[in-house]
Amino acid sequence: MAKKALLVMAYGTPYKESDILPYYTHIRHGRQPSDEALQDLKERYEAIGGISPLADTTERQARALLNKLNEQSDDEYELFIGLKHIHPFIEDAVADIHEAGIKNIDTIVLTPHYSAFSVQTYNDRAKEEADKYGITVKSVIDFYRDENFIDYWVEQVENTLNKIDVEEHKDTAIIVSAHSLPEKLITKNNDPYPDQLKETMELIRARVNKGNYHVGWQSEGNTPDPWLGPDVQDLTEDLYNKYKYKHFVYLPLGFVCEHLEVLYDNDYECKVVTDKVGATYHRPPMPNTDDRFIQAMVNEILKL
Ligand SMILES: CC1=C(CCC(=O)O)c2cc3nc(cc4[nH]c(cc5[nH]c(cc1n2)c(C)c5CCC(=O)O)c(CCC(=O)O)c4C)C(CCC(=O)O)=C3C
Ligand SMILES: [Fe+2]
Repeated sequence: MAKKALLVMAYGTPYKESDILPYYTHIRHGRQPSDEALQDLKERYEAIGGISPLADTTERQARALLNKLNEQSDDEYELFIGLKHIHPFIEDAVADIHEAGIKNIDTIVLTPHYSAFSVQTYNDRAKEEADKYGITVKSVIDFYRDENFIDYWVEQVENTLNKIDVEEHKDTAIIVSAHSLPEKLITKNNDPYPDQLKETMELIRARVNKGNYHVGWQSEGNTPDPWLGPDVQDLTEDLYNKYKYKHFVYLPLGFVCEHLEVLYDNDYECKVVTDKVGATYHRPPMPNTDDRFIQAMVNEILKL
């Protein structure tokens, strides 16, 4: 039985209001945001209750993952959390692993789809730091295909459709989405990210072929270059104009818990549009610490 480190990596979120500026600056590669952009972000956090539930949820997801993994693995894992944009940073976690005298790390990023921009940058940061200490790193690349993960979302679609009159299923849009990325990042790397989202949608649709599925992208940044679209808000409006859907069901499949993008960009911004056109807004609960979601990640770690 070998001792291993489980390094759970996630985006990170401000712990308190005064963290917002350094956090946002870190996201912008060290360039401070304008006062206006900072104010805008502060107001979005304000609108979801001051700070995001993300820090707490990441911690709970990581603990649930550790426990399930230790039940099912022959190795004994110790948990470390490493964040992309706030402490404990990925590098801090790897340094702690070194301090603990552990020589092997298995890593996973709390997002189901791979992209060079997201998952690969996390993995590279972990590897680069681990190399300094001669620590071996193995990384999960993605986990959206796992049947447990699909099971979770199939159940959410079924539960949501059960609340909608059967007659109106034909008037229901099911919008699957993930975080948008600049188009050039995707084409340059021939990145599988958009296809992985579509594949996730097809895996769900193969199990619940009701309603009308559409792919959207959300939460794009305000930079001049084009981002993957259609944006979920515009898509909602266009779909309403075309099909007069009565119900809109949002499945932000690229995310794993309720945080700013889901609570604000879906629950507030998309709802502004559904309210405007007089359609009903639905957004089932995110995976959080659901057993099937955690099992999907365990399965990928056990395959490393
Ligand atoms: C792919 C992706 C994921 C999913 C994968 C993963 O999880 O890694 C993700 C998750 C998240 N993004 C988050 C927050 C933010 N992301 C921003 C900005 C950006 N995100 C980007 C991409 C992604 N982001 C990009 C290309 C930018 C533009 C700047 C740049 O090129 O880097 C900004 C700046 C302001 C704004 O644009 O809103 C904020 C505040 C939070 C925390 C929410 C909370 O606190 O509850 C989470 C989970
Ligand atoms: Fe982001």
